[in-house]
Amino acid sequence: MNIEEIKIMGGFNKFGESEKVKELVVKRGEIFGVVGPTGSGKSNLISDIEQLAQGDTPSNRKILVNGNVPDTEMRRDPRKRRIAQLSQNMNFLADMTVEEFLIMHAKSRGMNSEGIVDKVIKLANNLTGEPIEKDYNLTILSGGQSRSLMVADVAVISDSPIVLIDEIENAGIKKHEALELLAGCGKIVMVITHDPVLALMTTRRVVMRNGGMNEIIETTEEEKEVSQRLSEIDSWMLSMREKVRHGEKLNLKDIETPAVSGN
Ligand SMILES: Nc1ncnc2c1ncn2[C@@H]1O[C@H](COP(=O)(O)OP(=O)(O)OP(=O)(O)O)[C@@H](O)[C@H]1O
Repeated sequence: MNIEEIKIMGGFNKFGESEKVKELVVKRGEIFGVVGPTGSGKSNLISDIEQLAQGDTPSNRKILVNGNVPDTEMRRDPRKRRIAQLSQNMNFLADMTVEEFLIMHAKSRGMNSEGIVDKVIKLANNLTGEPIEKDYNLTILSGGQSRSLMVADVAVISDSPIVLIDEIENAGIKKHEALELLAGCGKIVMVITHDPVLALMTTRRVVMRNGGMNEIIETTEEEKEVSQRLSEIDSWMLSMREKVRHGEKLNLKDIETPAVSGN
């Protein structure tokens, strides 16, 4: 079944009041943001989607897939739910090489693994400043390398049409490119973030308050431009981090940022 959209039917906030946003539809290829202060219910919203809640969680929300209540099998079996989750605390635990893992994953999805390893690694290496080699053991990957590989793996191999991302701001990867890659593969991407680079590259964002969906903000063209500029600053910070990591010295010339002034 192709998942074209998910619909979140509003329930109640922490105080038992009806959510201001009664209905929220997110479509394939869309990047949707979730923002709000600590404790406002961001993770809870993502968790309702992950579980395909049907009025059976504290918020009483209901999640429809392509306008319908998903069947029980899809709700009960995590493999059938086809929802991928990424967070900055995730790491690989398996004792195998990157190549072995990717081949195994591709095979388990019934894909022809030829060329897959190189494709995933190439995409992952576009997201991290520290190139991954296919004979690296998964357990020695740095945080940034792990997250890059996870994003590329979800984009190419995993058939999960819904990707839920919980705060990847400090994941040490090119976040802008990572989201673009996932959305470009026709996935529904929902991202919890307070990082303007990510929040402003979404098409819309829901503002959470007291456990409820309070407001939906459409991203303006100007905000998208701001996001683009911030992303350039971000890549530049990442490149300086790499220089420091590799024992290079920085000088004042390194902090001249043509991207900021837009020249
Ligand atoms: N609609 C709701 N009804 C009842 N309880 C809720 C609701 N939304 C959130 N909660 C509860 O409120 C607490 C905080 O919610 P949550 O962890 O989702 O917030 P958060 O915005 O993700 O916070 P943080 O930014 O600190 O991670 C949790 O215990 C959660 O179960």
